[in-house]
Amino acid sequence: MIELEGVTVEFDDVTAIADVDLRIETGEFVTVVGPSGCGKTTLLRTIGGLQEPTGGRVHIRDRAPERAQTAGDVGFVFQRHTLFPWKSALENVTFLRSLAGREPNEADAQALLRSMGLEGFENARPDALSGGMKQRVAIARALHLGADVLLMDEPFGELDEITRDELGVEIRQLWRRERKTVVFVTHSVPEAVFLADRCLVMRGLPGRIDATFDVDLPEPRDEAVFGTRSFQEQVARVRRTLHESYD
Ligand SMILES: Nc1ncnc2c1ncn2[C@@H]1O[C@H](COP(=O)(O)OP(=O)(O)OP(=O)(O)O)[C@@H](O)[C@H]1O
Repeated sequence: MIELEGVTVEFDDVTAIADVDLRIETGEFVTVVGPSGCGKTTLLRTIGGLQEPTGGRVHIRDRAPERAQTAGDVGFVFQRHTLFPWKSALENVTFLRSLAGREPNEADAQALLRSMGLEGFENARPDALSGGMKQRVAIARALHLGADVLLMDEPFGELDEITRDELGVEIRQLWRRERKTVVFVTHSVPEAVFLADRCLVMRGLPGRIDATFDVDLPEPRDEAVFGTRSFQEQVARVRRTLHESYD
């Protein structure tokens, strides 16, 4: 379980997030939407121990996030893939696990790459992969790390819409298999609704959680969901709240 109590992050002249209380259950998929600059990335980095709060407390399963992170229990996937350019896809997947002091398992890494649709690309360097493929490698890497918590910051932000939809379907299926705790930041309201058990709408500045939506969609979620009335209504509801935040 992830718990934030009264978390505030102040930079020199900006309060990026203020007094945020949040509880995320183990195995829950939470998405975060909000206007640009409202503190989404800061919230995610604070949960992951990359940013120290100036007030309040964060716990991941009763531990400080820095400790969870250095133990390899938190995996990050960023908008830019951050793969090592000189390493193959497979080496990129195994390397991070060895950095965390865990024994990499090549067969497991290969199986993950296969499950992400990358069979035959194990030896390819990132330069030879498309944007979507690189993000698939980055996701496989976070999973191979063995992290229970996945923090994803606009991971599909630079991808075309079709790849984005495909990866959304894959991520949700993967989550159903693995039941990781996922916090996923996005600018896309349909993506936020499609992926989530719970969608948080932030408003800034200072950033705070303005509204929470429990998403109700049939499983397994696939492309057919996009055309359903229920999906569209839930997207419209979140959009309305977002627009109200601007007023
Ligand atoms: N390291 C930093 N130093 C100073 N100010 C920062 C730093 N990181 C973030 N900020 C400021 O904190 C505020 C929130 O930024 P943050 O990146 O968390 O927002 P965001 O919602 O993720 O934005 P976007 O959607 O554009 O990525 C912004 O005003 C930003 O300029």
